[in-house]
Amino acid sequence: MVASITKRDWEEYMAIGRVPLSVREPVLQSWQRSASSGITSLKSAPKLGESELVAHRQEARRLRLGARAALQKAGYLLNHTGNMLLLCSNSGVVLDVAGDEVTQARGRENHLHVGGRWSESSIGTNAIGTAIHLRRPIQVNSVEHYCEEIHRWNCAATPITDPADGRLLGIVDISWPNDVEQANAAALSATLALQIEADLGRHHAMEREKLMERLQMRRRRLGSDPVLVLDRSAREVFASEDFRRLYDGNEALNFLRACIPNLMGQAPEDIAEALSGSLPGADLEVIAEGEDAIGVMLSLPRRRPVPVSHGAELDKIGRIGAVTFELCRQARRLAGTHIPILIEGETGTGKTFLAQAIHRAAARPPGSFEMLDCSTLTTRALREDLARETRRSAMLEQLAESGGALCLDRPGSLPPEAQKLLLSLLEQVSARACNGIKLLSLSSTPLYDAMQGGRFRGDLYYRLAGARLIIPPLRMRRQEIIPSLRMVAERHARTTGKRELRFTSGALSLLEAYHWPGNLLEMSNLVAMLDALSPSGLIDEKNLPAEMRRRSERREEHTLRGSEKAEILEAIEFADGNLTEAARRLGIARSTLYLKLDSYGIARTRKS
Ligand SMILES: Nc1ncnc2c1ncn2[C@@H]1O[C@H](COP(=O)(O)OP(=O)(O)OP(=O)(O)O)[C@@H](O)[C@H]1O
Repeated sequence: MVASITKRDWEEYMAIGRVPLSVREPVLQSWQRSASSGITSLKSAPKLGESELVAHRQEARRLRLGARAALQKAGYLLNHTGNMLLLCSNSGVVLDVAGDEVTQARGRENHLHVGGRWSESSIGTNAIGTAIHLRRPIQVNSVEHYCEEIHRWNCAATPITDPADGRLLGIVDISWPNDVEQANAAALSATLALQIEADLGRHHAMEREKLMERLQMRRRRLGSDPVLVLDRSAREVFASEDFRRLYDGNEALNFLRACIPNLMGQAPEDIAEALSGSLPGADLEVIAEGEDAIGVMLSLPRRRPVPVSHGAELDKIGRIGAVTFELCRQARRLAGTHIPILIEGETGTGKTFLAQAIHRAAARPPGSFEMLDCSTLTTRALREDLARETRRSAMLEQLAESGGALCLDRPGSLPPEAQKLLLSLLEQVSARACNGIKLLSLSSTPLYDAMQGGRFRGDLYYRLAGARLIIPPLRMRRQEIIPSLRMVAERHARTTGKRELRFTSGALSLLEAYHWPGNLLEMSNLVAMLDALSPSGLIDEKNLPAEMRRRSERREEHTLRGSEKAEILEAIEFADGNLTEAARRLGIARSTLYLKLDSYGIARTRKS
């Protein structure tokens, strides 16, 4: 008996009737705790169910990864020695076992094996549970175990602490039965714990390097916003001077840092969700390596807008998919000619964007690009333009002389008298200027149909539509939806100087199935809205507007085949049964359209 044990303690334990005479003080204190937790003599430790164990192992995956090499090597060396090696979580659950196989089989009988829970409160005094309680190494020999059934075991356990922040990560334990000689177990378990901690330290240093790499990449793209990068323990990896100045002693930041270490085992999107909005005004990005979060980046975006007229180049636009690639290829060829181009497409398909790209591809350096919204042109104003030197006719002449471009938006909205006057004005200006104007027109309804129906003058039509480019609606080129989204999100990030939105696979599949009546305009609005509302920048299904989440209600229409068939019928309808025209609208070859008609069982008895 050790001096510090009082007579009263002794009497208490004698009352239990099982205290060994040679008991050491830490063991006796552990017995005291075990007795007060009401533990009765158990044959084996409680065992976790399959799914509980999977979750437990998942949560401790960093520890398991850090211990893998040590466990493999020592486990191999301990085979046929009667010793086994256990890696346990910080709540005493056995995560992995290695070493002597016969001993492992005996361990199973007491659940001294994977899934067994060896905390003190589960099975009383034992090296694993008692080391967790004491936060230091301990060896517990046979009768020192609180439960009699465990007396056949000897165990030496050492805590493993996180080299980043000193938190208890788990326990490494050597166990052997009474009939096996073992003198060095305590030293071996301490050495293994040191090796595991060294390996964890190396992983941690690599993670910090990765966080710095991500920061460099972000800075290349977005410049030098005030930024703070924290590792998984919320320790600073990098902080810019301005961030430090702005947030020194900030309570919200301190609270956020306190939350980070406890969240790190979770999925990156769950961490982002949990931390969202915790630092108002800052963008928060959870940095992950594969599925594991390794840190958090906080930045304060400086607004550095790029002029809106600065769109992408034709080559870049063409990268989103085969249909747009072909369209841009034609556009590039036409850009180098004086042929007037009519661009048609539903609202928001990117007609203006394409017209600007054509203009930039046409002239180096490009002259000016003037948009003329025909829906605002009145007959009176056009008459004045024709009759005398108005501001607009001066502008048109200047454009013509300098090789600039005139882009007529919605010419189909002009009343008949105004159409005639516009034609005269265009002819007058071209006749006087040597270079001529690069003429582009945009229409969201088929202008040819309007001409056929007598609503648009034929002479003006042919003056505008030397060549036609038709941008199919997004829903007719579903494979281009996700690349378009990425392009729009990337452009939004660049023009606002903010972080780029990321989407979960669930959100992407809903967006891909959505029918996008407002095309790229709707997509641009969506990206701006999500960016404004999402503190984390990670977009999940539930962040999307209701109409985009309603996929299941219109399943048939939203299967790829279902929607493609509907689009084909719609295009044929639009083209008044003319299959060549329908194929053009769909952005596919006529032969491809025939194949699709056959596959959907649609009769080919249409005009060609
Ligand atoms: N290739 C693209 N990449 C990124 N954003 C694009 C692209 N094309 C268009 N956008 C964006 O989509 C939105 C709609 O484009 P745009 O104004 O060119 O469409 P539109 O067909 O001219 O529309 P409307 O018929 O309503 O005038 C704009 O915000 C534009 O910046």
